[in-house]
Order: sequence, then structure tokens, then C-alpha cells
Amino acid sequence: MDHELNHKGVIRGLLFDIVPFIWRSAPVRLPGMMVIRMVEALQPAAQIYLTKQLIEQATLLFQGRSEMFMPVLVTIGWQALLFLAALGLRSLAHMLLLRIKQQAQFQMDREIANKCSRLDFIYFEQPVYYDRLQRTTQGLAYRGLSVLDHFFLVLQSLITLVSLLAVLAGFHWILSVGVLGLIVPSFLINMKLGRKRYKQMFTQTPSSRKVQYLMGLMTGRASAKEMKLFKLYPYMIDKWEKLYWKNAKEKAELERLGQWLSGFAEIFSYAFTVLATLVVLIIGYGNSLSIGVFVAMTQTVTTAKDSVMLIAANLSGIYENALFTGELIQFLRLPDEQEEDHVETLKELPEHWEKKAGADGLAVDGLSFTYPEQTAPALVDISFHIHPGQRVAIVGHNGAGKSTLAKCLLGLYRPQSGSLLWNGRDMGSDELSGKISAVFQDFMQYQLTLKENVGFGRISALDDEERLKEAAVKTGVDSISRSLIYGYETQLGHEYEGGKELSQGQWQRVALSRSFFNIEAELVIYDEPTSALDPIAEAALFEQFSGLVEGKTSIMISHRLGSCRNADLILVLKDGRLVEQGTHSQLLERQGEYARMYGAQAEWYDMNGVIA
Ligand SMILES: Nc1ncnc2c1ncn2[C@@H]1O[C@H](COP(=O)(O)OP(=O)(O)OP(=O)(O)O)[C@@H](O)[C@H]1O
Repeated sequence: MDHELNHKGVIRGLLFDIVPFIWRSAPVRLPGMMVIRMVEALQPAAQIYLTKQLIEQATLLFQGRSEMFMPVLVTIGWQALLFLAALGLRSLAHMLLLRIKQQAQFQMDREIANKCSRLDFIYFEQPVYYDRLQRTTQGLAYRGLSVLDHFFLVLQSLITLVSLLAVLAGFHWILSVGVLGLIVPSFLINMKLGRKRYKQMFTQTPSSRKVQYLMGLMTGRASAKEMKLFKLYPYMIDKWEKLYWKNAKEKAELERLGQWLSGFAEIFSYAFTVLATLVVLIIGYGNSLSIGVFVAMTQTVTTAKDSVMLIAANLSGIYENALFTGELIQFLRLPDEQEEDHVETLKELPEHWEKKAGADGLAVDGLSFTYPEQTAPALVDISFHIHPGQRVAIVGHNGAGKSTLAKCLLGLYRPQSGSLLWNGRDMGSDELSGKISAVFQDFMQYQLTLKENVGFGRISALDDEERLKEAAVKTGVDSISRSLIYGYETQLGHEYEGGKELSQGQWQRVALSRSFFNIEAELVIYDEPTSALDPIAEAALFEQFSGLVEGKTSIMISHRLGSCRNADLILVLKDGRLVEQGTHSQLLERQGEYARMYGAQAEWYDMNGVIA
């Protein structure tokens, strides 16, 4: 399983991924920061030395040696200087760390966004992807940066410790060995807890996501209508509450265990301090130790013990965060779209296509597609050919496979078998980018300006105002723009202050304009492009449709069979199979699936109208 990372894997990820990543983010500031931390690290030993000095000088002064007054003042001056230097270094380190973190966070988010742009679309359709994305974006990026904090603290504590160990070893080696021995239990305990926290986070991700989803339902705008109408709040609150507390209790249990274990580690280290003080007392008794040295030694033991505990905690912190960040690394390592599958050169068409129509148009042969984690295929052995400039309709009942076929045609899904060629090129090929456009059933309502909403159809021509107007006039969006205060520059949607919300039908017109904005498109796929339009608007649009898509090949998915009557070719899907194809009159003559569907709809609609 994913979360069962071994120690080696974690350390490898840390050394070869996380550290180089952070280094790349701040190649100048990072070494600067390290130097500051090293200087800071020597401060405790210097402070202890000055304290010892001060006590010894003060003892002599109290014994009536007035000439010690000046040295006492000098030592106090040094202490003040040390304090100011430490203060200055701390502020500098704080600012540097902030900048390093901002830079690393920026790089990390950019890499995540870039990765999303390269991932196969199918990833976005799987729960496992959302779980991973949640783990990656929420907290993991932050945890990657925590490695930095831990790393600097380990570095600093290590230098402090070495300087203190030298002081202790000068007194008696047993004290240095004892202090070092403290590191083991504390590190092991913290590491174990880190692994447990990670496993818990991993197993809780789906339910944490559900908790967020339920909360979103209770607070969101889109769900508010039904939530109120069906009086769903008590049910949802109850469901959310149960799940929330299940997760919260598990977390609390783990924290309780953590408190017990860290408590033991603290008691253990305290016992060591007592023992070490006794050792200093015993040795000091035999060697008539000065009070200054005694205070300095006990202070050294306590500071060294604290440094050891800090090192242990931060080392395990690095381990724990590296464990969590492993998720981010795995995410960034997900395979990109399989570019090598895309054929750059003319692909050979199946022989019977060649005979029929040459290499032009859309040639689909033996296409089968099964969604990940599914056993039943959504599309089975589909073959058809569309000539350039043809207007094609795809019809079929709910779940017949129409949208899946559209996504395969757009190169968003990679079929397990079969070939899809546009003018002899693989549909996923980079060469075709910009030549194929679409309006999706669940099209986007960008909470941005009207100009952007239309212009996204061809981002390279975003500022082409003439093109914008042309695309908008075709769908009636131009007249909508005239009613808006800032015209095409008006912010759309309800999510941001000052945004103008459109009706569902108006949004659909905007989405249609988006596809018309891409005048370079040779093939356009419309997945129920008029479902939100009123019947009169739909009829008017269909009347113009032939003109609008003039010169392009168009594929329209529609449930309203009347609107498909004029299509040059109708493809009828049933249970993922292409069961019939032909023109309206040919299919009616056949008396098959299409004729049955058409007959059923004819009973409901006025067959003389365009809207049936
Ligand atoms: N992301 C997905 N993962 C798994 N199965 C899916 C997914 N999307 C669709 N399916 C399944 O694939 C089949 C075809 O769905 P598709 O959306 O292509 O049908 P459709 O003909 O467009 O339906 P509708 O007319 O309702 O829009 C259905 O059985 C559906 O349950």
C-alpha cells in the first residue's frame, strides 16, 4: 500500500527530493541562513562561560578585592553585547526563513499546478486522485517546509551540543556519554509517533474529505435550495457530526498515547539531570570545586540535555515530515500524459476506411473504453467515419456512452483499444491542439470577466476584439454585454463582489460563444449545448446552426431528436455500442432503435416545430 513507506524510501526521498527542492528554491538565502544558525549555536556555550566568569569575579569582589570591579563590568558588557548580537541574528534569521519559505511554497504550488496540467484527464475522475490531491495540497506542502525548520534546529542544536560536550568532557567524560545516550529513547518515541500520525492521516483522508463535503453542502450556495426545500439540514448535520467525531476521537487517542510517551521521555531525561548533578557534586567534593564552576557545570548539563531533546525531537520531525511529503513526491511523480502514444506522423488507416474515404475526416475504428476500477466497458468496439464538413448527431438513452465517446474523441480519455484519427492524425496529438473544440454538458462558468469567458476558447487570441464580437453576436451574447455596466469587461458570477450573475441559459450562450471564438477549430463537439435554452431561443439557434458551424465538422450530442433531423449522419448508441448509423430518413425506414426513440418523443412534441 502507498502509505507503507519503508525507512530507506523516506530517507531517499528526503535526501534526493526534498532537500534538493528546498535548495533550488533558495540557493543564496539557504547557505546564509545556515551561517547565521551556526553563529547562533555557539551562543549558549559563550553565555555559560561568561556566567562562570561573572560568578568567579563577583566572589572575589565580595571578598573585598575592589580591583575586580572593572573586570565584572567588562564581563557584564560582554553579556550585553552577546544578547544584542543574538537578538539581531534571531531577527535576521526570522526574515530569511520567511523568505525561503515563501519561495519554496511558491515553487511547490507551481509544481503542483504544472503537474495537474500534464496529468491525464482520467486522473481527475477518480476518488484516489482527490484523496491524494487533498493530502498533497492541504498540509503536505506546509510539512515539506517544516523540514526546513527542523533541519535548522537540528543544525543549531548540534553545534551547541558539540560545544557543550567539549565543556563537559573537560570535567568528566561520563557526563558527555550520558548526555549523548539520551538521544536514543527520545528519537525512537518521536519517530514511532510520527509514523502513527502519518498512517492515521492516510486512512482518514477519505472520511476527512467527506466531512468537508458535508460541511460544503450545508454552507454552499448551489446546495442551499434543495437543502432547504427537502429540509435536509438535521440529517446532514447528524451525518457530519458522526463522521467528524469519529475522526476527532481517533486523533485524540493518538495524541493521548503521544502525551504518555513524551511524558516518559521527559521523566527519563529529568532523572538524568539529577544523576548528572550528583556526579558533579561528588567529583566537585573531592576536588574542592569553585561555586562558579559548579553553577557552570550544572547549567551545561541542563542546556546539553535540552539540546539533545531538541535534536531528537527535530530529527524525528524531519522523519515524520519526510513521510508526509512522500505523498507530494509521489503525486509529482505520477506519469504524465503518455505523449509517446501520440502519433506525430500520418497513421495508417484501416484498409476499409482507405477504400471508403481516404484519410480525411474523423476515422474511428474498433474503439473500446473502460473506466478505471470498472469491469463493464462504457464503449465497445465502435467504428464510424465522418467526412470533413459533415454535421453529425450522436443520440441514445441516458448512460448509453455519448459523453464518454465525446471525451474519447477529444483525446481526454485514452481508449484501451481502437484508433481515433482526425485527417490521419491521432486525436491526442499536439498538432491538433486548437483544431478541436467543444462545449461540454457541464461547461465552466468562470468567475472572471465576460471577455475572458469567451476568449478562453482560443487563449492566444484573447485580446482580439473583432473575433470576440463576432463570436458573441452569433449566440446573442453581444446583446447581453450591452446590458452590462462594463460590457465585455464585466466580472461574471456571484462569487466575487460586483460580479454579475447570469441565468443558466445566458451562461450556456457564453459557453457556445467560447467555442465559436476558436475560428481555427476544424472539429467542434457539442454535448447538449442547448439544454438550458428556452425553446424559442433553441429553435432560433438551431436554424442558424448550419451557418454557425459552416466549414467545420460538427458533432452534436442531443436528447431532442427533432434537432438532429437535419444532421448528415446520426450515430445511435445503446449500452456502449453503436447500434445504428445513417440519416434521419434512413434510420426511420429501418424501424429500429432510432425509430422507436423518435416515435416516443413525437408523442410529446409538436413534430412540425424545430424543437422536438
Ligand atoms: N467517471 C466515470 N467513472 C466510471 N463510470 C462512468 C464515469 N462516467 C460515466 N460512467 C459510466 O459510463 C456509462 C456511460 O456514461 P456517459 O456519461 O457516457 O453516458 P451518456 O450517454 O452521456 O448519458 P447522459 O445522456 O445521461 O448524459 C454509464 O454507465 C456511466 O455510469
